[in-house]
Parts: sequence; C-alpha cells; structure tokens
Amino acid sequence: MTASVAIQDLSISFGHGPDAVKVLPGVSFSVKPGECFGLVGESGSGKSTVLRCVSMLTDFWTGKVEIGGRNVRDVPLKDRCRLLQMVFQDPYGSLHPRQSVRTVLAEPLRIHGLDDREARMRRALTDVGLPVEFLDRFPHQLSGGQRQRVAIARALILEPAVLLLDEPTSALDVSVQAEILNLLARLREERGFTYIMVTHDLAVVDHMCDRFAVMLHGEITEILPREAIAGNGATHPYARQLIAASLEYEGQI
Ligand SMILES: Nc1ncnc2c1ncn2[C@@H]1O[C@H](COP(=O)(O)OP(=O)(O)OP(=O)(O)O)[C@@H](O)[C@H]1O
Repeated sequence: MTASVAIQDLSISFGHGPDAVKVLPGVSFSVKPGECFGLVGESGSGKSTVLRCVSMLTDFWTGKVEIGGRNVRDVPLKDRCRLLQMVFQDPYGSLHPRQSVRTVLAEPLRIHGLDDREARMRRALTDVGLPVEFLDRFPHQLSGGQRQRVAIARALILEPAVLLLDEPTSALDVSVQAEILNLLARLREERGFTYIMVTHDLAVVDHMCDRFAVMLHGEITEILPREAIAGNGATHPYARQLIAASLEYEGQI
C-alpha cells in the first residue's frame, strides 16, 4: 500500500499564555505516493515535531494533514495505525526491556484481530533480515542494529502506507547505519511505502530521499530535489550554508 501526504499550514505552540512558544508557525508540504521526503535543519528547528503532529502523537496543532486524501483527524486510532507508523531514533528506548520480540510483534496483530499471527511475525522478521529464532529474544539480547530492525518490523507488521522515520540511524554505529538505510531503501522499493525522514545528515538524504525540505526556526526555507546537494543548488542563504557545510565535511573525510 502507498499514499500521498499533504500537510497544509501545520502550526503548533508549546506552553500557555505569555510563555507560549510557537514552534511551527505554519508548515506546508506534500509528499507523493512512494516518495522519500527528507526533513533537515538545525537542532530544535521543529523536524521531529512535524512527525509527531502528522502521527497524532501530539494532537493539539492546527492546520490540515491528509494521508491518502483522508484527514488524519477523522481517521480512528485503529485505522490510523494501518495508515502510518513511526520509527524512532533510539532503538533502546523504543522497545520494552521485558517484552520479547514475539510479544512486541504479536501485540499489534492481536489488537487488529489479524489471523496467521505466527506466519506474519516470521515474515516480518525475515523481511528485516533477522532469523525467525529471534522471536524469542529480549531487547538486551540484541545489538543496536538488530533492535532497530525489530522496531522496523513492528512498524511494518500492520502493512502501513506511510512510514515516519525520526533519525532512524543516528543512534547506530556507522557500518550498521548503512545496513539499516539499505534495508529501508529496499523495503520502499519492494512495497512502495511513502517515507518522511528526519535526519541531520545530508549524506543520508543524498542516499535515500527524492526531495527534502530545509527547516529553520519551525519554517521551511526551501524544498529541494536530492540532486541539488552535489552542486549546492539551494537559493536560500541558510539552505546554501547547510549544504556547503556538509559538502565541506564530506570533502574532508
Ligand atoms: N513537548 C514539548 N514541550 C515544549 N517544547 C517542546 C516540546 N516538544 C518540542 N519542543 C520544542 O520545540 C522545538 C522543536 O523541537 P523538535 O524536537 O521538533 O526539533 P528538531 O528539529 O527535531 O531537533 P533535533 O534535531 O535536535 O531533534 C524545540 O525548541 C523544542 O524544545
């Protein structure tokens, strides 16, 4: 399954009264079905907040978010889980230490009343490149990369159309990062998922994304195609600076 994502004038403030801080003053962008769209920008620019709003983990925003033409606010929670899933940065924090992989994967299947659970769980593990014996392991018996694979398997098991990826590799060792990125790229190619991926790493955007938005202070300064990275095709000064810094860094290593 695949779906478009349309975000229109997404706006949110944290805090109340005179202490309220507008973190997103009104973000708009659209992602095509099957596209990988990156969100980059300095720390605190609001990238993760966009994902949290789209997924309704944070729900007190204004504006409009449509997934596959459906307003996310009108989609009941249970249906929403089959429309979109999120993968977080920290595979250590996102898995419960006392839950086996089997429990982690069985829970969504049970809630959604899906049959063939054992077969679905085995397929989910195989899809992310883990042996089926790992069903009986606990998080402390897995490496960081293996945990992230389990987190991806959990996100995929309900076969959602859209995956929201919040720095899915930044907590991992460099060699493992590449493995997880290749896994995500393969899954998108095979299943046609739509990805929105937050990252601070333009090399990741270059490897994975079709287009990306550069955020600054909660606003999108510019939306660029991946090809704009190599020759620094940005026009906004901040986007140009961000790409220049990344190219300089890449040149050094
Ligand atoms: N629940 C919250 N309450 C108050 N402020 C918040 C909350 N969540 C986020 N913020 C603030 O919103 C701003 C944007 O945070 P966000 O996590 O979206 O940034 P980011 O671009 O993803 O940063 P990073 O790259 O460091 O993860 C920050 O200033 C943050 O302190």
